[in-house]
Amino acid sequence: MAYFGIMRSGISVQKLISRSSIFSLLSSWKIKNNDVCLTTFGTCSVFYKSTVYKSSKFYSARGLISTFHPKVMIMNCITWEMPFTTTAVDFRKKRNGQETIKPIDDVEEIIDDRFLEDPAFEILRHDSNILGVFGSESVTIREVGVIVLQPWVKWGYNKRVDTSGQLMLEEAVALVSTLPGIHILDKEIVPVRSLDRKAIFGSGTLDRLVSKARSLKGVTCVFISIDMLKKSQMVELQEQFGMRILDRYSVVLGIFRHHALTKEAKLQVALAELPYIRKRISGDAERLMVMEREKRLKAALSKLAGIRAVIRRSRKKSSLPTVAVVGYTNSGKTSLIHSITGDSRAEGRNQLFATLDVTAHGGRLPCGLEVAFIDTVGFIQDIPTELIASFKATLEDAVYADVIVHIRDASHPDYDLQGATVSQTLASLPFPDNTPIITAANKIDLGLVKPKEAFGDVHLVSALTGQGLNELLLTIQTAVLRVTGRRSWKFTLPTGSYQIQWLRNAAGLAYEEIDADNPQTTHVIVVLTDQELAAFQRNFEK
Ligand SMILES: Nc1nc2c(ncn2[C@@H]2O[C@H](COP(=O)(O)OP(=O)(O)OP(=O)(O)O)[C@@H](O)[C@H]2O)c(=O)[nH]1
Ligand SMILES: [Mg+2]
Repeated sequence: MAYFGIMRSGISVQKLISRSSIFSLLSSWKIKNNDVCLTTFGTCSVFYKSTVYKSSKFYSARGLISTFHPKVMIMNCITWEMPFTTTAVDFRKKRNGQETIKPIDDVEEIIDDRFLEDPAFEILRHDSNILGVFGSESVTIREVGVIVLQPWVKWGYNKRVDTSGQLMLEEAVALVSTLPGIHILDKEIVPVRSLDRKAIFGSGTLDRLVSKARSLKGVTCVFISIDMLKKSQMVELQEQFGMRILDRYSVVLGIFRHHALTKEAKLQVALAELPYIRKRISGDAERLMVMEREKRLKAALSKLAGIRAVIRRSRKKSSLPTVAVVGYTNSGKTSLIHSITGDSRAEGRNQLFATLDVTAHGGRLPCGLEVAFIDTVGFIQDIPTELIASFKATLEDAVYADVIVHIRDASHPDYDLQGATVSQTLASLPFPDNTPIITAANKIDLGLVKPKEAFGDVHLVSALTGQGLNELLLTIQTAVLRVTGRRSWKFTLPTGSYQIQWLRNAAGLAYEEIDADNPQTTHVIVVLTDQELAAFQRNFEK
């Protein structure tokens, strides 16, 4: 199967005027049966927007390609109302006669993921204390009564000075609360000497905790909020408490599993749990099972990564600028995108790791330029790097963005630590050095955690009230224009002319006003790449 080229939307409207010109373009692609074609537009709606031409003159790329090449698969790859994994339509049926078109809901259909629900593997997962199961009805986690214990090193090298036991405990509680069916029956900060010893808790403390867990009605498991317990620690604690022991890794995995919607997210979560399971098994047969699963998962993910790369290239080719929004979990990334774009798919939720799928949302900068805002998975402290590593494939969309916006929670007592966690994670990703990173401190309507001056040159915004968003957008705009080599141009053109229409279609108008003294002319300001400017001049300047 081969992938074929991208047709540009908007400014190519002119080129699409004739059916024969598209046909010759398609012929030059030498498309074969079952090839995949990517288009930037899939429906006629793009063309109907044009008021200059009547809709009957225009044909959708999908319609045309399918007419001439009935057996190719066509994907709408970058229509910005959709996530990157978007609709595909399979035109496998015969061309003549009463052929029917079989829609495939998603390009992910290409991936066969039935192996994910392997009952034998389910046992390994259960034995490793990973919460939740994928599957039709089995996503819900059984009702669980839990005690949250936040170990806190009292002194010495391992004592943390960047946060407090109380804040850590609150985050731990927020983490488990995100899981459905979990009831927190007790919580406590437990002073410890070190996290590395086989016995994390001293014997007196352990006896007290065990008798508390046993005496409280309904407690079925204990969440020890450290990144990952060693196997020996886990076995020891499980024996003492006589119940399931969870750590941050297993809880975050449970949340990921619960929130994973797309096949890609599910595959990534399945990959993320393997290092955890591997550290908890001992038999050769089990190791082999994990190895085989890892191979299949990686193969499936790399297939999807290939599609993503094509989509990304197409976005670059279509010169639609991208702005990736990254940040600590629950900082307001999704809400901010919702405020800026009005896209109702980007609805914030008061949950950690609410967003697991990288999605694109179309919005406009003040200059009228359309950009795709990319929502990403949040970061969190104290989870093993293996867990984040499995999401790097999705984060690649952020890596290739033109501009990064780092959203922080200005009202959170751990503001500095959260920022540092995100910066560290970003540093581990292969960003090009020159990608601008713009920082915005969100939720200022809830009050600032430190004096305003202490925030430095960070934008202070509120996704909820809209405060500061205009200034933030202007900064984003400056960065986008610089990085993508666009400039603002002012034209004075005949009112209602095709030139104005052309510019509107090509890039959107930042400003348009009919001259008060001479209503025959209109002043417009528009942002163009050099290529767009050249195309405009070719078309209209004699
Ligand atoms: N008061 C206030 N609440 C906000 C603001 N922005 C977001 N929130 C709330 O913060 C919570 C988290 O918002 P999200 O937009 O889901 O955060 P996120 O960064 O996308 O979170 P994850 O996807 O889980 O990483 C939601 O309850 C939002 O309503 C804001 O400016 N002010
Ligand atoms: Mg989100």
